[in-house]
Amino acid sequence: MKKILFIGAGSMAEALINGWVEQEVVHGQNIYITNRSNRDRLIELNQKYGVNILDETKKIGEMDIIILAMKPKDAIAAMENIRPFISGHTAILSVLAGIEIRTIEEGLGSRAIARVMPNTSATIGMSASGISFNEFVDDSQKAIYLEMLEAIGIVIEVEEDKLHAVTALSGSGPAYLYYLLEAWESVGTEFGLSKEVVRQLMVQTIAGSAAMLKLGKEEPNVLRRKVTSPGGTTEAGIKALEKNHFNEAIYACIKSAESKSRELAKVVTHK
Ligand SMILES: NC(=O)C1=CN([C@@H]2O[C@H](COP(=O)(O)OP(=O)(O)OC[C@H]3O[C@@H](n4cnc5c(N)ncnc54)[C@H](OP(=O)(O)O)[C@@H]3O)[C@@H](O)[C@H]2O)C=CC1
Ligand SMILES: O=C(O)[C@@H]1CCC=N1
Repeated sequence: MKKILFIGAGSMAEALINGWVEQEVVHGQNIYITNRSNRDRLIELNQKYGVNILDETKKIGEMDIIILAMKPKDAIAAMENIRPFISGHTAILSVLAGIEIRTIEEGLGSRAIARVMPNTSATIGMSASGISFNEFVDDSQKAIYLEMLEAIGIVIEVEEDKLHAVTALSGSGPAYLYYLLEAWESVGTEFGLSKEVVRQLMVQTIAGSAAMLKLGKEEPNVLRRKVTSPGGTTEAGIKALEKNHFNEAIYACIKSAESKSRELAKVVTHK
């Protein structure tokens, strides 16, 4: 069984660990974790998932896959710390938003590097992930990554440059939906419904709509029209969305996130 080391033990690392351990793709005993300073966090994950806390840097050389899971701003320092200990056979999987493969090649040397953009729904096996590889990742290694990521959701290979868009859409996507739910709960309670009732109604509405779309039988605009009775409530609601620049707001949201991802790529200067 391959040994996997997470450099960074935050939200995304936990989502992946939880997904892989739950789906029995990787056993906790084959996962190692480390972070910058928060020892309590490492102990928490060790107790929850049976993962190992990396106690000696020399063990880095025994790892088959190292997953870069720190914030993008911490990537250079983290790579400098681990570089002396990595062995030639170790493959790198980065979940860092923005940071390009060539930056990781500069930080860790020319070796097999995959860049993936998952989302936190990996926790329950429902991630939507985009992935790109450098030329050192061979077919058998690709197959391993795809199998690992398919176990926790769907994964789609894209050109590396398109990972900025994937990040803006599905990487950040869960947050947009949670934000939408917060707004629905706020307005729903103004009408005297309890927050719990609004949540039950709207979570089911999201799940039902997603399931209809997943069938792939009808386009979103066709499904939308079926809900929209002429002169009815939906029409009134959609008109209000249009009046309040719904499309502009969505475009601005995704474009800002995409630009931010490109900006994160630039925080690191290339040699
Ligand atoms: N959260 C999300 O939904 C998603 C996040 N990502 C990407 O995942 C990465 C991690 O995000 P997230 O989990 O939210 O971040 P968190 O802030 O939750 O976790 C960051 C972790 O990195 C550790 N860390 C910082 N510097 C170093 C270092 N030099 N060496 C080792 N560990 C270090 C921190 O340790 P300590 O606490 O000790 O400082 C902490 O454990 C980001 O690059 C983000 O772009 C990708 C997809 C989705
Ligand atoms: O907000 C972020 O930067 C990360 C990347 C995608 C989701 N969270």
